Amino acid sequence: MHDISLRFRPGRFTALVGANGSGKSSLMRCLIGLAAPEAGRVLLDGRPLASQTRRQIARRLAYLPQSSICPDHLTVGELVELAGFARTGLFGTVRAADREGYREALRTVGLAGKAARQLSRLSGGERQRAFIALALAQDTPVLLMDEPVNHLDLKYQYAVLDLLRDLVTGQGKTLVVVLHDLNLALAYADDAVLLKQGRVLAQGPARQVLDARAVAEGFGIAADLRDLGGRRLCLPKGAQMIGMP
Ligand SMILES: Nc1ncnc2c1ncn2[C@@H]1O[C@H](COP(=O)(O)OP(=O)(O)OP(=O)(O)O)[C@@H](O)[C@H]1O
Repeated sequence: MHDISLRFRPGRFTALVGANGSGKSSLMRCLIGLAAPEAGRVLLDGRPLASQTRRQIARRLAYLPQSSICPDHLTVGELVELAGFARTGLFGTVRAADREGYREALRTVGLAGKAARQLSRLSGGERQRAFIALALAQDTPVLLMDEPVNHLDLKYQYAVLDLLRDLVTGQGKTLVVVLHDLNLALAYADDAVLLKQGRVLAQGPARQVLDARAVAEGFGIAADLRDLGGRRLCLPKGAQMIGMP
């Protein structure tokens, strides 16, 4: 990653977009402190991330990785209860309000009826929704999500993004989401950051960043950008790939 200077603000939904291997997940990992930048620094609430403990970070920031691993025998309910770990520690007492928060997170992702189900017995999309519930249940002011709608059917893609949009607009959360679908980025994000080969190609309001030139430069594909019913749509011209290696 090179020459990256970004600020993510409360009450803004930022889409991180770019081709495979452009550095989206690497940037996410720097933002959460799982990888250290070779130069420069990451600030959380104005303080260097590197000077904060894992627990301090976890109280402020929830992270949904691109792929999540955990013991298969864990149930959905047990997974979501891990959300309290940053506050209670390993043997802390779970408050009634926390339990209600966990149930609410499960209801939100449509898994309230599957709290007792082992993760190994979920479909790919259900499993993804369980991990989304874990991130939501942490109730942090900052949410970083790497491809949250991956594996989700159409209804849940929109349900999850509607919910994230509400959390940003209604509660002023800071949201950074990796999205591959530019139409979802255009529909939901305030801002977009377009990465290419570890650098920021463009950043700013999503509709300004995601124009035909950016799509061509960022993804090597020609696309039409059209306005329809108040929405901006990106229509790739599949047969006219440009600049493909
Ligand atoms: N642990 C690692 N060690 C070395 N190189 C890595 C590591 N993880 C990723 N990379 C490399 O860094 C570059 C960016 O990878 P990254 O996973 O951040 O891309 P991405 O934009 O998230 O891609 P995708 O859309 O495929 O998920 C790639 O060239 C990748 O091969």
